Amino acid sequence: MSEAVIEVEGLWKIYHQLVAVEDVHFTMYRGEAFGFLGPNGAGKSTIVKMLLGLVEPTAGRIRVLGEPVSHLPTRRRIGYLPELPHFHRWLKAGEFLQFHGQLYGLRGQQLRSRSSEALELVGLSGREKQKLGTFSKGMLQRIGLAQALLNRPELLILDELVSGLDPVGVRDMRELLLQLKREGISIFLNSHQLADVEALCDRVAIINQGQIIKIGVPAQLFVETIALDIRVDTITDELLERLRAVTLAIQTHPADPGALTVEIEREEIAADIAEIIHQNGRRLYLLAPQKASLEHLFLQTIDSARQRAKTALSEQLHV
Ligand SMILES: Nc1ncnc2c1ncn2[C@@H]1O[C@H](COP(=O)(O)OP(=O)(O)OP(=O)(O)O)[C@@H](O)[C@H]1O
Repeated sequence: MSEAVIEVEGLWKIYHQLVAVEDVHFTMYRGEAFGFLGPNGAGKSTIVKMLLGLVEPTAGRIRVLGEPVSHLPTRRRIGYLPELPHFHRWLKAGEFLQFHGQLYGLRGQQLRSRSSEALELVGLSGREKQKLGTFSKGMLQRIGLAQALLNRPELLILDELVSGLDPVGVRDMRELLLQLKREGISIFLNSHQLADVEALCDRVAIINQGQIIKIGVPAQLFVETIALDIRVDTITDELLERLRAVTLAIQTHPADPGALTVEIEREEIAADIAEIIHQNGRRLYLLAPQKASLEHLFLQTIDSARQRAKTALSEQLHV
């Protein structure tokens, strides 16, 4: 298996009473374009900020490029384009890159050549002397990306890259990212647009209400699967771990602590699930198939009362 560039285990973020990120696990490999797909408020930006060391996790373990996020030399190998970057509109494009290059520790000739290289990559060569205040949205996205490429990153982290672009701008930006991927850069992309992740990503994690509800290749994300409602006496970490091995997706229901919804590929796996629950010493009260596909499950979860459920869970945790 190829080298992991991001490893996340048991990651939680609780803001006061609000559970923004709940027990997230995933691994992204070198050379991959990996997407987080979820609605507004799902917890995507919070996870990105934890990957970058900008937000402290409440619990969990993160390694980026093999190191903890506190490791500064490793942070220099990452490029980051935030969701709503605030550009210095009075700066010329060249000055903007000089400023950010200096923050990366670049100086002199090296900084000048990296700036030209980044401008060329994003198709803005010759615009060095133009003020950012006169840039279109598409050009601002590009200069933001140039800033993220100044340090020739191994890992590029993009939070909602294509917001505010017209269809041509979206297509150009996707093509640019595919080119960067071909050049060997690993790309982590947050998005609430299915089309973005489908066009760019090798694998996608669907996230809702702070939980990853499925990870897979985009083409298989919404194929018809079997959803099962399960009820047991107590859900333990060990039980969840064992169920992860046989299911495509697991969702807990914070407002209903004994309940789980899982996605399975084939009917026979329901029998395996019952066996795992018994082997774990848990009592099984309900194991019932839903008619819904994963997409339906996803939309259902989006519609559910997110804040109420999260508040209930955080009260149980006494955090
Ligand atoms: N600093 C903070 N303090 C309190 N709550 C926060 C803070 N940052 C984020 N949240 C909350 O955490 C939840 C997840 O927010 P987050 O920004 O991570 O979602 P997102 O998936 O990135 O959404 P979007 O697509 O709208 O950017 C939201 O309910 C948000 O209000």
